Amino acid sequence: MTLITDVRLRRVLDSRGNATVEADVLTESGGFGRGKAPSGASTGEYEAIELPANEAIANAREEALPRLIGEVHAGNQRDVDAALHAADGTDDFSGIGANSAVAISMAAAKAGADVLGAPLYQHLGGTFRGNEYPTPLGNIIGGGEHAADATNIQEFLAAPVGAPSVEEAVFANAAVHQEVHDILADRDLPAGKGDEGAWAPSISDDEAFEIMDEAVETVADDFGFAISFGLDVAGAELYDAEEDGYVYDDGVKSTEEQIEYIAGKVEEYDLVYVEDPLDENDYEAFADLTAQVGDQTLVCGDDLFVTNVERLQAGINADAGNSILIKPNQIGTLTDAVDAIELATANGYESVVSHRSGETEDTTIAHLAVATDAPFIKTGAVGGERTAKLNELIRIEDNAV
Ligand SMILES: O=C(O)[C@@H](CO)OP(=O)(O)O
Ligand SMILES: [Mg+2]
Repeated sequence: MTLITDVRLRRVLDSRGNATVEADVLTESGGFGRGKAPSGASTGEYEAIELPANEAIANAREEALPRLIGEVHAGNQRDVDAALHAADGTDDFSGIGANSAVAISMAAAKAGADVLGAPLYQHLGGTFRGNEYPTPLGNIIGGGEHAADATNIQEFLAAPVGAPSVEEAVFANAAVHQEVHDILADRDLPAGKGDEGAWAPSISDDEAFEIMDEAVETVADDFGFAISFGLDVAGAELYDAEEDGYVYDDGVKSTEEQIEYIAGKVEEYDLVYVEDPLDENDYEAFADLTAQVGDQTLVCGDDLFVTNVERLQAGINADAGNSILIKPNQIGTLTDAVDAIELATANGYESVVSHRSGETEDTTIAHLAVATDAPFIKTGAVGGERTAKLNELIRIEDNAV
């Protein structure tokens, strides 16, 4: 039986050393699940609200636990998540905190899977989910909100699209990360790492494009399969309303110039993925860029859609983008995240499941990506909180979870 008998909440560390929420869910027949909330730095304006961990825990204890314990079955994810919404009473989780909500939602899913004796991806995706695995997008060079004095574009992402397996893809991304280290060393460019483990050298975006291009080609030759790359521009962080443009170290680009710039880079480097190339409020500009390059690359909305079905529907209506980034903590529950994926799929949009810059060793997103047949998962290339997901993907592929 999956009736929830206890929910325990505590403060634990995330990868930036900040406090986050960990939830344990226990069930009548001894089922157990544990979930931890991640946390963003380049957060979208329309994301669900994360509260300070202590506050989120106190509010969830008071409001959510009485609606879950002895009331709801962990195996029924929609009931769990409806109870979280009812306990919260707002439309942005500012009552109990999206961090408490997502930790409990993920813990309940794992407890439900535990009772069934099934891997989480199977519980979430069912036995007819197919046999595809996502290609990991590995953050190799980065700046933006994730590192000071580095590139303006936030993430340069390796995409081993030709890899014959998840395992090969994961090792290819790690090799690209190492190759970029060597290129930087050859060029005498010292580099620390940003929040997600990407190299954060003080170089121009143009130089980062060149280095990525060289690195993926070298590693593709070594591994014997195609490796492309992509970007998370995090355009909302570059856009300045007062300047009415995108502020780069070497000047400001108008919206038209930004579209032209990104479309040019897609052509020049055969980019397979471009996330948030434009501001989070500019559906029209997204639509313009998608009309130009949407048949060659994924134009993905992260801050634009914030995993929210209403914002996604507005994007679908406007032909803005052709894919959505899925971050469960952006919207607060797994049910809401899966609803966004289902709406995307029904309208020909791809879904890319993603980590946050502040992460934990939680592996739920690896299972969610497999369960929902996502073509890509964005979860870094190196670093313990990133490899937790990557190694879990390898285990899933090996039927070892
Ligand atoms: O912008 C993003 O896509 C993410 C993850 O890479 O960053 P953050 O978690 O800081 O929003
Ligand atoms: Mg993003």
